[in-house]
Amino acid sequence: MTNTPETGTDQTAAATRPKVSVWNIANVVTVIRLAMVPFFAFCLFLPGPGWRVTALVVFLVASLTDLLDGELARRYGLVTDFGKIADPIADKALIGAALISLSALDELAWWVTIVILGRELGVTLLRFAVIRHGVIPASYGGKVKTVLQIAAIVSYMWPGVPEPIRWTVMGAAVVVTVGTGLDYVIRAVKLRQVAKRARAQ
Ligand SMILES: O=P(O)(O)OC[C@H](O)CO
Repeated sequence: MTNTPETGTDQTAAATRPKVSVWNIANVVTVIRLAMVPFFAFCLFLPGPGWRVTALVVFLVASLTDLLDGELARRYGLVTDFGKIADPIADKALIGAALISLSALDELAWWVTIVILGRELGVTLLRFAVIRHGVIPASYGGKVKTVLQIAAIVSYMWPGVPEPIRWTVMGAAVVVTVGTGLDYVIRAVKLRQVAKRARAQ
């Protein structure tokens, strides 16, 4: 989860806080999650149930670090702009690697992967496009979306989960992914308007 409760509009408050090192424990956990992504994908492509279980465990551990970095940042005041940007990117890399691998292995329809990754890429580009006006942190809906995506991916990786359950959870993940993507577009437009108004004053 993102390691900030801030909105893009409270930058003034952020500016008055003491400087936090980029290499704090919360950001290190985020970077470790990113480093786990290639290992996870590698395990997923190796044959045999043992490697599948290893991939599942790596995925679950990486997903748990998603909760951990946000909690550490909030609890110990380690919120940084790097964390606000790197945390969603690390999440997207993990989810993206899982979806692409499952589709390449013919276990998940490609259209699901394309729709979800299209939204994730779009939101990342949107964040960079408006970054001069402020950072758009992960919303509550964005966090729910990530949990749904993780649950859906686990249901596809966990042996023996009935197909209707997989489809239902993945369907919910797709709907919330697209819905929250649209919500970020609205947030970006508002952020731009607020910044423009502030400049005009
Ligand atoms: O929906 P996003 O892009 O804000 O991403 C949400 C994060 O992955 C939550 O950890």
